[in-house]
Amino acid sequence: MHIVTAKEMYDTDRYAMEEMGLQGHLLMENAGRAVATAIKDQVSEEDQILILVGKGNNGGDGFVIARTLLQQGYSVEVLQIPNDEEVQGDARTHREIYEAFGYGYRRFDSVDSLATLSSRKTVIIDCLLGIGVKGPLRSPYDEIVPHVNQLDAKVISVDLPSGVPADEGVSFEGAIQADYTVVIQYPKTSAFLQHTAPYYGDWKAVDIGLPDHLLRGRNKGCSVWTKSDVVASLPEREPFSHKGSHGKGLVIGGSIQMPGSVTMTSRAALRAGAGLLTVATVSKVISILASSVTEATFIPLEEQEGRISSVEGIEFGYDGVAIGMGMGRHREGKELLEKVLKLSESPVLIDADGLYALKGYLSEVKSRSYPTIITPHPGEMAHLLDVSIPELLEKPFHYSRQFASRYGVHVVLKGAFTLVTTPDEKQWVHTTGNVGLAKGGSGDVLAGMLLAMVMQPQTVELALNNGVWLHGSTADLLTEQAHSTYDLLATDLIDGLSKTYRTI
Ligand SMILES: NC(=O)C1=CN([C@@H]2O[C@H](COP(=O)(O)OP(=O)(O)OC[C@H]3O[C@@H](n4cnc5c(N)ncnc54)[C@H](OP(=O)(O)O)[C@@H]3O)[C@@H](O)[C@H]2O)[C@@H](O)CC1
Ligand SMILES: [K+]
Repeated sequence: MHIVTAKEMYDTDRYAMEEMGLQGHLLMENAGRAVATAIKDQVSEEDQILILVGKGNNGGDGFVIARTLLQQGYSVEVLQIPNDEEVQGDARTHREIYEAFGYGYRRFDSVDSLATLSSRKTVIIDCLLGIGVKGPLRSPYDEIVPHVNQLDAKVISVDLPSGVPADEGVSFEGAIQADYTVVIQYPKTSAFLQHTAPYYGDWKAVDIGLPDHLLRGRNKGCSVWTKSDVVASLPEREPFSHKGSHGKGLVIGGSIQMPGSVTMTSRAALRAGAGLLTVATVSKVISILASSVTEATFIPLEEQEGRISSVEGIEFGYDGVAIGMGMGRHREGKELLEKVLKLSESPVLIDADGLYALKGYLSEVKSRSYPTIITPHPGEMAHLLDVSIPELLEKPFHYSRQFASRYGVHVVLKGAFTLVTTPDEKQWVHTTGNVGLAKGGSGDVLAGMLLAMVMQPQTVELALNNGVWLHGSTADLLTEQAHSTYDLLATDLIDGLSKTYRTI
C-alpha cells in the first residue's frame, strides 16, 4: 500500500483527470460512494447522522456521502459551513446533484445552533477539511472542531481528521479527534507519525479507482509493508540446502554488566533461520550464555573491566555480522567498530552501543563496499543526527532519508511505526507490533532476526522489511493469543516466532 504526501495525492488526481480522462467530479463520486460504503460498516440505520461540510473538495465528498446514505434509508442531515457562493468546482457540482435528488441542507450560522443540531446526533461525519488544510484552524473551524470533539457522538473523518496536515513537519493547532477515519485511496504520511496518528482513530483506506502509474514509477516513495509482501518475498528453503546455505552469522557484543542482550540476539538469529552462529564476546559472558544458546559457537575476546577491548581472534568470513548489543559505551568501542566495518566482507548491522561508537566514524561508512545497517530507536537516531528527539519525531521520514543517503546506510528507525529506509531513499512503514514491545530486550531480539534475514537469499531491503514484520507480527500474535502487552517479554518473541512462521 502506497503512502502519499499531499503533493503526490494532488499529482495523482491531476494525472487521473488530465491523462486518463477521469474528471474531478467522477473521482469525487467514486470517493463519496466508496467512503459511504465503508461508513455503513460503522453505523446502523438507527443512528442519527450529521455530515459537516467544508468549502473544499473534502466538503464535496460530504454531499456524495450524504446522497448515497439517504438513498439507502439512513437518517442524515447536512450542515454546510461556508456560504453557498464559497463552494466551487466539483464540490458545487455535487451539491447541485444532491439538491436535484430533492435533498436539503442547512447553513452554519453559529456554534450555538450547531450545538442544538448536534445534540440529537449519534454520528458526526467530518468533511470539513481534507489535504488542502493550511496552518492553524481559522474561524469558524476553530470553534466547530472543539465543539465536535466534546460530543458523545461517534466521529468519522473523511480522508483525514480535519485540521491534521497530510505531511510531516507541518505544525497545526487543533484538529478533529476521530474515532474512525475513512482514508481516500492512499494513507497520507500523517497517519504514521506519533503526534498525528492518534487523531485518526482506527482507519481504513478505500479504493476510488485512481491509476497508480505515477506512484509505482516513483523511485523514492514510501509504502506500508504488509503480510502479502512477506508471503511474496520470503525465500523458500531449498530441499537440498545445508546449514551453510542458511547463513553463517557473527554476533559481537555483550559485557559482564550486560550479558543478556547478546544472548537474546543470538537466540533470535538462530530461531529466525540463521544456519550457523558464532558469538564473539568476553569469556565471562560465554560461560553465562553457553547453556542458553547451545547451538552457537564462541570466540572469547580480550577484555577490560568486563568489556570487549579488542576483536583480535576473529577471522572475518561471515555472511552477516551484528555488533553493539550489550557492548557498553566506552572509548575502545569506536576502534572495535571501525575494524569490524573494515574487515567484514558482508552486511554489518549496528545496534545499541555500537551506534554510539558509530558517531565518530560516520564519514567513513559510506565507502564500505558491503551493506551497513543501523537499527536505532529515536533517542539513538536523534543522537546520531544531532537533533532533539521531538525534532526527529516531527519529520522521521525526512531525517531517515537524509541520513541513509548521506552515509549510504540502511536505517531501521524503531518505534510504533518502524520505518525502513534504504540508501537510495526508498521507505517502508511497518504497522505490526504493539506497546508490548516497549520493553528492554525487544531491540536485541530484532537485531538477531534481522541478522538472520540478511543472510538469506533476498535483497537487504527485503530482508529488513521481512525481519521487522516477523518481529512485530510475533508480538501481535502473542498478545492476541497468550500474553498481554504488560507481560510480554523479549524472550517470548524468540519462542513465539515459530507461530508467526507458521502463518505464512
Ligand atoms: N479531484 C480531487 O482532487 C479529489 C479530492 N478529493 C477530496 O478533496 C480533498 C482535497 O480537496 P481540497 O484541495 O479542495 O482541500 P480541502 O482540504 O477540502 O479544502 C481546502 C480549503 O479549506 C480552506 N482551508 C485551508 N486551511 C484552512 C484552515 N486552517 N482553516 C480554515 N480553512 C482552511 C481553504 O480555503 P480558504 O479559506 O483558504 O479560501 C481551502 O480552499 C481531499 O482530502 C479529498 O477529501 C476526493 O473527492 C477525490 C477527488
Ligand atoms: K476531513
